[in-house]
Amino acid sequence: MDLKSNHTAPVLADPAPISKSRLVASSLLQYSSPAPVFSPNLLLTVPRKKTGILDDVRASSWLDAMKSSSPRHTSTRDYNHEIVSADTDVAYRTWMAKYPSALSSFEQITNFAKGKRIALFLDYDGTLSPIVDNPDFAFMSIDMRAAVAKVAKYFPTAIISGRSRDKVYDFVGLTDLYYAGSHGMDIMGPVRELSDDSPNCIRSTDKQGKGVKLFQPASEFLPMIDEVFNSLVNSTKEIKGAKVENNKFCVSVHYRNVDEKNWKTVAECVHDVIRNYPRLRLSHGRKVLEVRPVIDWDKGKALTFLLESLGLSNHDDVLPIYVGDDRTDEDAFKVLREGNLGYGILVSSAPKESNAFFSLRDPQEVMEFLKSLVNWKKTSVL
Ligand SMILES: O=P(O)(O)OC[C@H]1O[C@H](O[C@H]2O[C@H](CO)[C@@H](O)[C@H](O)[C@H]2O)[C@H](O)[C@@H](O)[C@@H]1O
Repeated sequence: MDLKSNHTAPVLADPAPISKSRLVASSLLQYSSPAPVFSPNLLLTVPRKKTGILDDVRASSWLDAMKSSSPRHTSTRDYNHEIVSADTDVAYRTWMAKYPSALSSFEQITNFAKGKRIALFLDYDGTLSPIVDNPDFAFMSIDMRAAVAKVAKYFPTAIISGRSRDKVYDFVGLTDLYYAGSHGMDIMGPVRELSDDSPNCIRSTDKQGKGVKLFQPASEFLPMIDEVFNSLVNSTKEIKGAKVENNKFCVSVHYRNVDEKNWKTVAECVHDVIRNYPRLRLSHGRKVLEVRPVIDWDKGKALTFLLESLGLSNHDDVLPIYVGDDRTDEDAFKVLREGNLGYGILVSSAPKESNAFFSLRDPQEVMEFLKSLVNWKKTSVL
């Protein structure tokens, strides 16, 4: 099947701000520094021992990445709002020629889905819930919960989040879904399909007492992650606004509420802790530094694993759709694009390079998309 449509060139997995020359009026999208390309592999190749200049270089490259991934939103205080929004709108619309709205392309998507079984994979933060200052309050709306519950009645649906599995389950609160936490390093799947011989795969029960299989490829890292979580809590405690979140197999260090002049201190604190752990690495999210095990596992691998577990892999009549907003979702978009398997949908209100095929502006549009899928399924004669 050919899903490539008008998307020809492979794109960067790292959604650093889009090249300014490619967008109309892009100079009005303010970033705090020229966009350095963050190399997620850097920490895999550079020795961790404190080496003076090398350490400084690494910490400052983190800071550059923190700044480049945090566009400054223009506001009426800074600019004439009407002019800014008109120009950013032009930039967004230009970008959408490459990543068309999944809502306006809905017919194209459903035409392609005719006679196929759609499987849905949904990120949580920024996709099902709006980004908010306090990660503990990232609740999804009642309407969104209802939309997800409905969609899960018609299509196999999984949530794949950077949060711990328990936490994302508490937020979503729906039983008829599959959940993968810690960026896919903690998967709870159906018992019948997971093969018993897979290492790191154990039988367990879910909150309703139903038999499930748990796949935790980073289980040996648990004590290390706990130790690092405690060290990070301790080392960042004096930084106003910094927050450290234990996501079970990874740790998030949030700097959304830290004054930008102190971001460097955050980067240094994290750097000083993880330089002692060569088996951990750092990745960047939305105003968050994420510390995770160096294992060959990500949301893309989790997506493949879940498709296999659900008996949906290697079938021409399956159309996986993955909706996400963050860098870590790019691994899943890439799996779908490169394997010519299905559609990635990037949730973004600002232009950024992606491996996705389509876009949605925000969680509100995600909800509309989910509702449209349900209506289509209900009314279509297949
Ligand atoms: O894979 P996700 O479900 O998207 O999780 C990624 C991270 O999401 C959360 O942080 C982000 O959302 C917060 C709430 O809106 C926001 O305050 C924060 O700035 C964002 O980075 C979560 O708290 C992290 O642990 C996840 O890794």
